Amino acid sequence: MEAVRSSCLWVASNASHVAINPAGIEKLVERLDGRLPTVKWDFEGIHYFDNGPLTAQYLLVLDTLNFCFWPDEELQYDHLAAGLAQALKADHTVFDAQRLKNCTGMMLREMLQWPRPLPLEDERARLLREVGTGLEQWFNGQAVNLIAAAKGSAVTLVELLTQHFPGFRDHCVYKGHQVFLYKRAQIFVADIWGAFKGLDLGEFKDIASITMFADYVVPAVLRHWGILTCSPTLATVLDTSQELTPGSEEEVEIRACSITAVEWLREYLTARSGKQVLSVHVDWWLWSSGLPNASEKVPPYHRTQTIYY
Ligand SMILES: Nc1nc2c(c(CN[C@H]3C=C[C@H](O)[C@@H]3O)cn2[C@@H]2O[C@H](COP(=O)(O)O)[C@@H](O)[C@H]2O)c(=O)[nH]1
Repeated sequence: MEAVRSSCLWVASNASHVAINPAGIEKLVERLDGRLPTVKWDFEGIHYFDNGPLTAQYLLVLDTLNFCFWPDEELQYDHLAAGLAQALKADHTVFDAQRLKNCTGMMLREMLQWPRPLPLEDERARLLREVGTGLEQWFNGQAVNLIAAAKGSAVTLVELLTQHFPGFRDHCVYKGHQVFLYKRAQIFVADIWGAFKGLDLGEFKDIASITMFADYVVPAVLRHWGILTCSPTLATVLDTSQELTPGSEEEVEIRACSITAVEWLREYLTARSGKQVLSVHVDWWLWSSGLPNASEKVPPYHRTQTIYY
């Protein structure tokens, strides 16, 4: 994750459209009185969990598809998490590698019981086929074997995912520099850690290495708190919900500055509380506070058509 931290810091230091405001970080830490409220994994009560290998298979499928819900105004992450859980409860073989290998867009839509085409539906199905094929080729069809191969290291698990499943290679080139964000790979590690409460399959000695997950909700929350600021031109684009091109300077800066800002926020909170604060926990708190039904009214999130987040 060193490559994520250092490349995102490079973007933040060379950014043209987005800036991190340390005063905003200080203000939020003051407001929280240095104590980050605890947000637990599955605070929504929507995920599948049986304390065994099927949970690992479910979370891998979930995080393979955990991106770009907004083009359908009604579709949200919750529909995906709950829909996949329902499908797995009805049929324990639904996420077998052999079946993933043959998945089509229509099959996925029917599995989620969604009444119209999903955003980027064909890409979603292709990514599931890629995961089915990779699991079969390298891990005897089982996500638990992938996790076991990481030998309790979050960093190794991210490396294994990005090595074996090209769809998880969330990186780009910014002003000539390669930038690593690895949103879905890192969120998978956090989901396994959170679901298994840091024990057994979920035991990662280096969970502190994981950064926040550069999605489209948390950057809007950071903007709401005055932690991220934008150029007037970009602010207008965001406030009028215009799309940003994937890989554009603006898009990369929003994501990379979010990662760096959360690292700084975590350091402030750690210094203030005297206890090690994890970026995963900061992320979950920020994410949950930015959801449409949360108390904070955040500005519109940035819209990019992408398979990464
Ligand atoms: N940074 C960050 N982004 C996250 C999540 C999660 C869910 N994580 C689970 C883990 C613990 C809890 O129990 C959560 O349920 C989804 N997303 C992203 O949000 C966006 C969808 O938003 P909306 O359209 O409003 O549903 C989309 O980019 C999606 O990838 C997270 O934790 N952190």
